[in-house]
Amino acid sequence: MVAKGDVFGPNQPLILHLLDIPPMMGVLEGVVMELADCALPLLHGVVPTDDPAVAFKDVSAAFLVGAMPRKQGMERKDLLSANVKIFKVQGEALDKHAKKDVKVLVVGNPANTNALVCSKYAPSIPKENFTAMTRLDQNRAQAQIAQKVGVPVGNVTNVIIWGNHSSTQFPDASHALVNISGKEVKATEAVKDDNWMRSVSFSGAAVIAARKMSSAMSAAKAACDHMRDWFLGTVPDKFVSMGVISDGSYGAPKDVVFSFPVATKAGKWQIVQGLPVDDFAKKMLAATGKELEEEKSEAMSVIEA
Ligand SMILES: NC(=O)C1=CN([C@@H]2O[C@H](COP(=O)(O)OP(=O)(O)OC[C@H]3O[C@@H](n4cnc5c(N)ncnc54)[C@H](O)[C@@H]3O)[C@@H](O)[C@H]2O)C=CC1
Ligand SMILES: O=C([O-])CC(=O)C(=O)O
Repeated sequence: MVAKGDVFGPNQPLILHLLDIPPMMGVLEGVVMELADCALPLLHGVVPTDDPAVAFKDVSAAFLVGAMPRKQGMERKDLLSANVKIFKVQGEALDKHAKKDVKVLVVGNPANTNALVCSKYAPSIPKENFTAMTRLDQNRAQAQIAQKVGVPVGNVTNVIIWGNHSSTQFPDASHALVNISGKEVKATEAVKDDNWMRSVSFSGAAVIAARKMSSAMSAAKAACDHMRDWFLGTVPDKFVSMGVISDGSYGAPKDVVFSFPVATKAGKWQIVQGLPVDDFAKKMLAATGKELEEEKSEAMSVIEA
């Protein structure tokens, strides 16, 4: 998707740096062969490597997907002790070798806390440049609302995912809009079922139960959506959800990577301010914020142990 122009546009040539661990180098060679066989005009080079220093050398964008996935019955935070050290190493390598304006998307779970750790170990790169992926949750929510209302998924916008990419996240459709026959209406009016709106679960666990593996295709698409919007900008008056460093907006704890509604322009994101938040939403935001603070202190104790 990246190499065929879905992220940086149809006129932007690129070089892909592909990082994996030493036992996977043979498999990675196969990926390199397939990329060549795809005959992608925008792909001007591929650098397969097991060395983070080579992988992150002068990169402008980093998709951090290399991490252990959870199995059925696990919570994403169960991956913390296995994965958090990867993001320390990758943060240090980004700090030393990447461009100072590199934009980083963390996909590996627990994504929010891994993004925070990565940023902590890359002090020469602005904290705003480290983000975590909640776009898959947003896309899942939009798809389910579109199906319920009976419109194409592109007609549903402004769904918000607040907080952690975990079971405490708060998927909030109260500001969502649905375009029905050219007229934009509130999703709550289009669905006309408040209980359904509040009870829909946008979790990856159902996919893991069916596939015995994490979401892959939809996660890749969401990563591309996230980076495209960050690099190329969001549509005016519309917002998307991204895990970003919290400034305390909407009462969220500061200095955790918290998913907010953001609008992007000229390569910068801004938290959309002033949206009304009711008591139910406040309670949900507090719960997911608390979990992120707990994950942060657990991550630091794993790293410092
Ligand atoms: N934020 C989100 O919405 C989503 C997050 N995920 C997460 O993404 C991560 C990857 O999931 P899958 O691709 O399904 O797993 P996978 O097991 O299929 O692939 C992981 C790859 O990362 C590599 N890897 C492991 N340690 C590494 C290291 N230190 N450096 C570089 N590469 C390394 C592995 O060798 C493997 O090739 C998991 O943590 C999963 O939970 C997956 C889907 C959605
Ligand atoms: O559920 C998982 O472990 C993988 C993931 O993050 C998702 O699909 O949202």
